Amino acid sequence: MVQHAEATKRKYRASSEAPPAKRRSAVAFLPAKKAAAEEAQRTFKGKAQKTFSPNESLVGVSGKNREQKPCIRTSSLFKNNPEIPELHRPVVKQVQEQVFTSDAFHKLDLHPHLISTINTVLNMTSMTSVQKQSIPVLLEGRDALVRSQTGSGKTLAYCIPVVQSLQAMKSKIQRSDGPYALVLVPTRELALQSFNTVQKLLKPFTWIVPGVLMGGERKKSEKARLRKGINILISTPGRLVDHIKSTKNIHFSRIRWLILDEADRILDLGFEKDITVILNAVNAECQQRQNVLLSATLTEGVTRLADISLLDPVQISVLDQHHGQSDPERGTLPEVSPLPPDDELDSFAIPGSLDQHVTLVPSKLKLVSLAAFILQKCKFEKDQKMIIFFLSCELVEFYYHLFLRTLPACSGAPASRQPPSASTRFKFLRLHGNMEQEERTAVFEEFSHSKTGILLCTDVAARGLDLPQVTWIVQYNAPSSPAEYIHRIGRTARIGCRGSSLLILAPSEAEYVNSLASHKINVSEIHVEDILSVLTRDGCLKGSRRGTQKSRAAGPQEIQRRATVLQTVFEDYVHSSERRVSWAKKALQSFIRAYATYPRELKHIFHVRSLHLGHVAKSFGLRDAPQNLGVSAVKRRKGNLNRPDLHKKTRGKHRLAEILRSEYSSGIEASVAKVKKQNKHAAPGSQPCRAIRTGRPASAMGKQKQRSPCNGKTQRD
Ligand SMILES: Nc1ncnc2c1ncn2[C@@H]1O[C@H](COP(=O)(O)OP(=O)(O)OP(=O)(O)O)[C@@H](O)[C@H]1O
Repeated sequence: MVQHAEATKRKYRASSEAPPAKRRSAVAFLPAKKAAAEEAQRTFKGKAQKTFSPNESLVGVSGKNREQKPCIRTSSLFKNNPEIPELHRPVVKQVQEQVFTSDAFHKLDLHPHLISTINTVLNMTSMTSVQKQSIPVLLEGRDALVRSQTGSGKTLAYCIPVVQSLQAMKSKIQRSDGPYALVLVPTRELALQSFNTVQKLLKPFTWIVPGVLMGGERKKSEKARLRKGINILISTPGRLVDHIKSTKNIHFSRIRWLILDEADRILDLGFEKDITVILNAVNAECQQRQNVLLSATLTEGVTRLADISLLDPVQISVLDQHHGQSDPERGTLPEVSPLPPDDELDSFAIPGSLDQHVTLVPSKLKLVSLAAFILQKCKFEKDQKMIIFFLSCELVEFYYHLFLRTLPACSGAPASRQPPSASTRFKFLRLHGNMEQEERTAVFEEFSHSKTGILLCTDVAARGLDLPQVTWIVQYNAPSSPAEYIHRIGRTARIGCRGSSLLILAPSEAEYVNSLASHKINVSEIHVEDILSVLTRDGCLKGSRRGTQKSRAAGPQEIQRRATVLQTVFEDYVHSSERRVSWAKKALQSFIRAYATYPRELKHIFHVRSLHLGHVAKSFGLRDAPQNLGVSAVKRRKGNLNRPDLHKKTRGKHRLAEILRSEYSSGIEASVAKVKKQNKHAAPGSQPCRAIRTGRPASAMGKQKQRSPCNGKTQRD
């Protein structure tokens, strides 16, 4: 039974009108000695604004940059913050899966060359649980719904049977035959990743040609490749639909396999219509094929999609014995089982080697806390590789540039002349849907192959991406669903490795921990002051203020002082030109827009009304809340939220559809009309896709709950 955290009973929600009385604020919470308290009084409480000289704020941060500038007023970070509720986190038993089995691939009835490729090219010997269960079932010719945790080896679970079956075909496959297997994945990076895996497996079977279609690439060259022939075709749904409509060279008469990888994401992104078009096109030319649906999370949408696209499927779910599911040590094949009961749908398996943390941080302290965390991991610890998730592309761009220009300098050298050690420690990268495909691919490759680095990204990187050796996942903004949470943290602790995650919540968002607990997700708390305390280790942030060694001890006042120095670095940077101020304001606006689009079931936790604009502005390095922004963006949004009917029709929906398409889909068309139409077609009562398997033409999925980008996902621009 999940206990409800005391956080739910908090009496105060931060509001711009009335800052709360603190019960446990970042200041009050720190155990200060009397003398230190006096200093704190001087430092932070005497006045809301603390004046720093440029030398003080930048000493050690940019040794060369000591020219005189006007004094900078940095308002107190530690005053008037909302209380941080005590987090009596509910302890729940997480669903666990055993990743590896002791069974070797050579136990399977596979072509010897395929086995030796797995062993020597992929360097793998033992199967994972999901592979052990899936491969024999798929080799038997059955349809399957495969669910297992993130990073458990699902890609090979379908790639190996596909390659095995195609190389064994009696009449040898010709390139000009066209596709025998169609693999649909939600994102371009995932398409590339799956393509790479298939390509490796095909090394001994050179007559079988794999190919990838994804948005952002020249359609003309894709058409040329299609004309030459692709036998294993990997694509994002949007791009494939585009080719189906406009390319004559695409035929599906020989399709033997249809794979839907990351099926929940495909649905979440509103690709129902595209999937329908694809299934209709395939079905029109071939009836006999195997269908496989894979997902790390079994959401309602996935089971519905399975229900309508799989024929008499085997359900493979790698839960441990505690949950009474299949036993990976069992030699027999899993029984055909009905789709899982509802309560199981709500729980997600999480790698046992993943330590999950949460921290409650007042908005004013959010920027310095994230920066302190990055400093701690990348400056004081070795070989750290971190992914930080944000709500929108603008946020990624903003924080990427802000950190890039400021944090490396904290290593004691100007950003432009970083010593190699600093540039390696603070290797910032970013990934989001507004980037050119070429750059996205380059970043993906670079981060994949790097031992260290900090990748700032949107949820475009949340699903399916296999980025080895990631040690930390930081969620600067909470995800819009538990499934998204699982996928984000699933970028670490893959395939049995250890990993950690940190979710940063505002005090008003503390109840989100309960929401996670109700899905059997356990997080332990790290206090914000523990995160900030690393700043006292950083000589570069000590400032030039005179003081005895004692008063410089790592006490709470010193932590606060250094946090303020760091905040000043950010504010200096942002306020160094009008252009940067307006850039920060735009990022703030993007945050508010995105924040307003959390799904309805989370609105009681994430509501724009809970945001203190002035405090949030601080986390963008802005010294004051932008006036016009407060009125236009927030009030308008509030109005919409009060009028769900209006909300449905806002331009945001259209913009959102465009954005999501640009992030995840073909990259050819960002058609708003298309999404509109899609929603219309997918109305309840329309023809279910089961018809597809029986040869009738399919319209959009009948019972499919509308998870169009606007109501299922949020405005993540
Ligand atoms: N049998 C194996 N032995 C060792 N490593 C493996 C094995 N199978 C897969 N891997 C590796 O594990 C990593 C994760 O695999 P994969 O990306 O297929 O996981 P996944 O279950 O699809 O994850 P997600 O749900 O996040 O997409 C990859 O780097 C892959 O090469």
